[in-house]
Amino acid sequence: MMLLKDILYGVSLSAVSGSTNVMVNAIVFDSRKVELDDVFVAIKGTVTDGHKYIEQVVAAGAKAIICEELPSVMVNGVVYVEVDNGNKALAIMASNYYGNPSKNLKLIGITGTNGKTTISSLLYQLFKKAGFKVGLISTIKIMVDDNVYATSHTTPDALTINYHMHLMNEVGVEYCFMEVSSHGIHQKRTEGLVFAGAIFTNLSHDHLDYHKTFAEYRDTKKILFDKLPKSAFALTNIDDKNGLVMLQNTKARKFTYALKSYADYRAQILENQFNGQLLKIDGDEVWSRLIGDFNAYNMLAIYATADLLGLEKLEILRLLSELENVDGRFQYFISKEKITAIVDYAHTPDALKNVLITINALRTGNEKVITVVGCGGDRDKSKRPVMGHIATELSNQAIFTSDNPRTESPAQIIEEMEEGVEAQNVRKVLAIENREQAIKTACQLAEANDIILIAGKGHETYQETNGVRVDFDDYKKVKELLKMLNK
Ligand SMILES: CC(=O)N[C@H]1[C@@H](OP(=O)(O)OP(=O)(O)OC[C@H]2O[C@@H](n3ccc(=O)[nH]c3=O)[C@H](O)[C@@H]2O)O[C@H](CO)[C@@H](O)[C@@H]1O[C@H](C)C(=O)N[C@@H](C)C(=O)N[C@H](CCC(=O)O)C(=O)O
Ligand SMILES: Nc1ncnc2c1ncn2[C@@H]1O[C@H](COP(=O)(O)OP(=O)(O)OP(=O)(O)O)[C@@H](O)[C@H]1O
Ligand SMILES: N[C@H](CCC[C@H](N)C(=O)O)C(=O)O
Ligand SMILES: [Mg+2]
Repeated sequence: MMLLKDILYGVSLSAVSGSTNVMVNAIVFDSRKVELDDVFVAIKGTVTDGHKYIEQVVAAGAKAIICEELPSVMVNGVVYVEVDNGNKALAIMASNYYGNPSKNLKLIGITGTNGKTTISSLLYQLFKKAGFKVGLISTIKIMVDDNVYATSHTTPDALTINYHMHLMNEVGVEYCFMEVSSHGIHQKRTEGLVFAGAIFTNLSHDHLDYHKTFAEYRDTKKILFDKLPKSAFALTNIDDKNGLVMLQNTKARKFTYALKSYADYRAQILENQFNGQLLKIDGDEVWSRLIGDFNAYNMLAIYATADLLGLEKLEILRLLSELENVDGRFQYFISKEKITAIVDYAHTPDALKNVLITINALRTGNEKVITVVGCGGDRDKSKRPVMGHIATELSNQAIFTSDNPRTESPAQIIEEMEEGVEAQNVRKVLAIENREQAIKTACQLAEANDIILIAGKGHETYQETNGVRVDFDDYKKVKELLKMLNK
């Protein structure tokens, strides 16, 4: 139980009916979860509007209602509070409720289209190896030092974020690395958090269904930097054409990293192999187990962050070389017949292109590259033909399949991918809706030394169709199938 007025500290209130000097139980933003004495926050969403459920939550025992418009009928004994923005109010309330836990952490936010999970997970690994207590909020999982928590979002809702940060405070976590998605910023899930630093990775095509224009998508990411305090650092990739945009209006200390441009932190790729690459970072050589130009950027961003957080340079370099690949990011094995099977979370055109360029650069003979790929349903449709084009242009054989069709028709999604395939590449395409069959076909077509790339789902362990998730794990599946085929 907590006083409502304390929970509302810092929220701008435009009208209040009743006294906020009352004890309330939990903060809830889903009417279906309201219990006696809770405070319900009504949010205007993309599907429905929380305001529609106000009467229902009052009947369920809610003590207070936070809304953008006071209802015409107000029940005696219930407190009604009007705020400008429900999402923003929820985030500030969640922070107050859990004792503003981000203030007690050195919180680093990572944003950009690709690389957030890789960088945040590897920073978690690196700081753990350096002996600190560390937190992680990522697409794959939430870590409160050594304790693992499941997550459903890259950047969860504000209550989930602040609850886990509170747990981090309880066990004395010092650093927290957190992915900040554009949806998260737009829905103000991160409002009120105190960041000690922010990292921008890159910006390319994704989520144009939600953000409508590329400029809006970019400007949403920029908000993370605009809101940083003066004492924080803002670290950006200036080889990306939107890198400097992120720094335009920030009050934070500005730092840049790049492979191609002049920057505060620079790296060079000296050697690239399948099992790792040799990098020169800030003048010193370091071995990275993660390969590809994109991972050179990730390693450099990690190095720069650790340096800005005060770790000793030689120690950072030593720890960098110990970092292990993140689940579902270029996760590979080599079969009995020397077929290389790679599972990668490339689900954007840029990521797919980078991974295929990396694979092609490492080919030593005339081995085939067979790519199994699909595009998510109920997500940005405009990336489908582009990914279809890239997969066929950069592989010898492409198998278009399903990747979480959600409420859409898998056949229709595949057709939209096919629209991007150039005439001379049409012969390279096979369309196999069933993902297991698609992977099986790739395994059947593969001969010794060939490379199979299974893109799009990475660490995911399910396939989602019409709201139902069925167990499915690309990595386990391809391993099992190659073994079954005795390859
Ligand atoms: C499009 C989107 O981001 N939607 C998020 C949003 O839901 P919404 O706006 O659709 O909510 P809504 O269903 O319209 O409901 C509005 C309000 O009414 C409430 N409600 C609803 C029904 C009811 O009976 N009673 C009730 O009170 C809801 O709890 C909500 O507060 O707010 C919800 C609560 O925080 C999120 O769970 C939900 O994420 C959905 C499931 C989702 O798939 N989001 C993805 C796209 C996402 O956020 N992805 C990014 C990563 C993207 C990347 O990788 O770059 C992420 O950070 O995970
Ligand atoms: N720095 C990078 N630049 C471009 N592509 C990258 C980079 N890092 C990783 N990738 C590619 O993008 C894929 C997704 O990487 P990662 O999971 O780190 O990104 P993310 O930003 O967390 O994605 P999401 O938005 O889904 O959370 C990887 O599997 C790889 O193919
Ligand atoms: N965070 C991304 C993940 C996409 C992964 C892909 N497998 C899909 O389901 O589209 C999203 O929600 O858009
Ligand atoms: Mg991620």
